Amino acid sequence: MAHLLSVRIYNSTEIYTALSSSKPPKFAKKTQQPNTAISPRRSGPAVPARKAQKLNLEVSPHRAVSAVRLMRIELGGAFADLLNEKGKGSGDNEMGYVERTLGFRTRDLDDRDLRLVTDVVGGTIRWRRYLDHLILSLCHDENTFGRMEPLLLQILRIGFYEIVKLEMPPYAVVDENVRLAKVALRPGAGNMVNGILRKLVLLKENNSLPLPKLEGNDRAQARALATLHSHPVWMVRRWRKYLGHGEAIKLMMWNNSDPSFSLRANSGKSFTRAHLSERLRMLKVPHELSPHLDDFVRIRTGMQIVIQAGLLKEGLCSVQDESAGLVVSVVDPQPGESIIDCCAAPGGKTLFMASCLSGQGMISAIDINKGRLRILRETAKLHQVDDVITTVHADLHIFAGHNQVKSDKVLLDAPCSGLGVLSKRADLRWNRRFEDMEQLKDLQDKLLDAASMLVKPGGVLVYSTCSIDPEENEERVAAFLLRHPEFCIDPVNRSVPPDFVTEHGFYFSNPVKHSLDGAFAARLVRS
Ligand SMILES: C[S@@+](CC[C@H](N)C(=O)[O-])C[C@H]1O[C@@H](n2cnc3c(N)ncnc32)[C@H](O)[C@@H]1O
Repeated sequence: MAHLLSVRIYNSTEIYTALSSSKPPKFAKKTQQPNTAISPRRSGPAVPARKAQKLNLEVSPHRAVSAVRLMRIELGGAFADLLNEKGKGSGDNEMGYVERTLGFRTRDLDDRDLRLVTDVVGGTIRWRRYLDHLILSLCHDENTFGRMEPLLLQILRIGFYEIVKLEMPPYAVVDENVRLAKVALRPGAGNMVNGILRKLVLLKENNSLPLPKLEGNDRAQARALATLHSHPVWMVRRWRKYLGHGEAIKLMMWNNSDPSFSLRANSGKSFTRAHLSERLRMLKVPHELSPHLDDFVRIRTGMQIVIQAGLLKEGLCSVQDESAGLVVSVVDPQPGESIIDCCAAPGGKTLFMASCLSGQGMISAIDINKGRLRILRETAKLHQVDDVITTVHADLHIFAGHNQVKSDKVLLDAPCSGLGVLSKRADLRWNRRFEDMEQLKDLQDKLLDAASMLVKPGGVLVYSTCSIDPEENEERVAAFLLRHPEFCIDPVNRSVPPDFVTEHGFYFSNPVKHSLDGAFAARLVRS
C-alpha cells in the first residue's frame, strides 16, 4: 500500500518550475483536470494538480525517474546527454525531481536502476516516432492520442519501449506502468495504460504489430522508413539521396544503438594510457586500447564506475570520441607553435591540442559563448594545461576583423548539424530541423572566411565538423577554395590512418564503417 507521509497540492506552474528553471511554457495552464477521467488534452497541465505522497514503495524507481526526466527533456528543454545520464551517480538528485514533479518519492535508485534509467530514457527518446506510431494505432482515435497529457504519454512510451525493444516480461511491465499512472495521475489514467499496453502485448505475441509497409513513391517510402527506424522524414530523404537506401538504413541502425565512449588519458598531468588502463582494470571496467590514437581507450560499459571513481573530476582523463581526437591529429600541434582555436568551447579539442604542446607554444581559444568558455578555462586548469591556453570571449567575425595576429595553425571546429553524433545525442534528431541546414551552411561559410584571415602565409587552416553531411563538409570547403584561391588542400594521409582519408584528401569518420561518431576535417594550407 502506498505510504502517505505528507500532503501538498501542486499547481501546474510549480510542476513546470520543478521541470525547468525557466518560465512556464504555453502548455502549463492553470486549469485543473478532474481526478477521475483521463484528460484528453495534450495542451493541459503537465500533470494535474494533485496530492503529494512523500514515499511510495510500490512504484518502480527507474520508471518514476525516467518519466520525469523524459518530461524535463521534452517540455522543460533539458538536454538529453547520455553521458550525464550515466554519470548522474546521485539518485538523490533524481528523486528530488520526482518528488517536486509528481509529489512522491520512491525508494532510492541503486546501480541497476540507474542503468535502467539510462537505457529507458535514451531508448524512449530515440524510438519516439516508432513508439508514437504504435501508441496512436492502439488508441481509439487520433484525438485521444493528439490531446493526451504529457505525463500519460511518457508513461505509455516507457511501457511500449520496455515491451517492444527491451523485451522485458510484458505483464510485469503492464502492472508497473499502470501503477505509476495511477499514483502519478489518477486511477482512470491507470485503466487507460492497462487497456493500451495489454493490446500491445497481444499484438506482439501474435507477431502482428501495426507497422507501415515500405511502398509507394519516394516520399511515402521515406515516411515508412522514418517510422520504422524512428528518425525525421527529412533526414531519411537526405541520407537516401546522399548515401543510398542500404547505407541510410545502416546509419539509422547505428544511431539507434547504444553509444560507446572513449577516454583520453591526460598527459598534461603525466597520466598515461598505461596508467589509465591499469586504473580501469582495478575498477573492473572492460576496455580496449584505441588502434588509432595513443592516448585513448574505448569502453562500452562502466562509464558510471569511471565517474564515481573520480577519474574525470581529478582531471586524469576526459571523455572524448576518437573521431574528435583524429581532428586534432589533422591539426598536428607541435611544441612551440601558435594555434588559434576559433570555436573552442567547451574545449575538447583545445585541451587535447594543449597536451600535445608539452608546455611550449600558445593556443588562443576563442568562443562566443561565455559560459562554455568558462568551462574550458576551468577544465584547462584542472588538466594543468592552462599555461598554454588563453581564452578569448569574442565573436570570431569581429575578432578576425580587428586583430592583426596571424598563427601557424588555425582550427575552425564549426557549429554544425551534429548529424554525425546522433547515437550519443539521443534527442538531437528531433530538435534539428531541415531549415537549420541552410542557416548553418551560411554561418560555416562566414566563419571560414573569418578564420582564414588569422592564418599566416604557409600556415594551416583546419575546418572540421561533427556532421556527415556533404553540404556541411566537402561542399563548404569547395566553396571556400573558390573564394580563396590562396588556400589549397593538404591531404591528410600523414595524419590519420588511410581508412579515414577520402578521395579528395579529407579526413572523414563514418559511423557505419568505423563504429565511431561521424566527423570531418579538411587541412588547407595558405600559400
Ligand atoms: C562544435 S562547437 C565547438 C566544440 C569544441 N571545438 C570542442 O571540441 O569542444 C561550436 C562552438 O562554436 C561557437 N560559436 C558559434 N558561433 C561563433 C562565433 N561567431 N564566434 C565564435 N564562436 C562561435 C559556439 O559557441 C560553440 O561553442
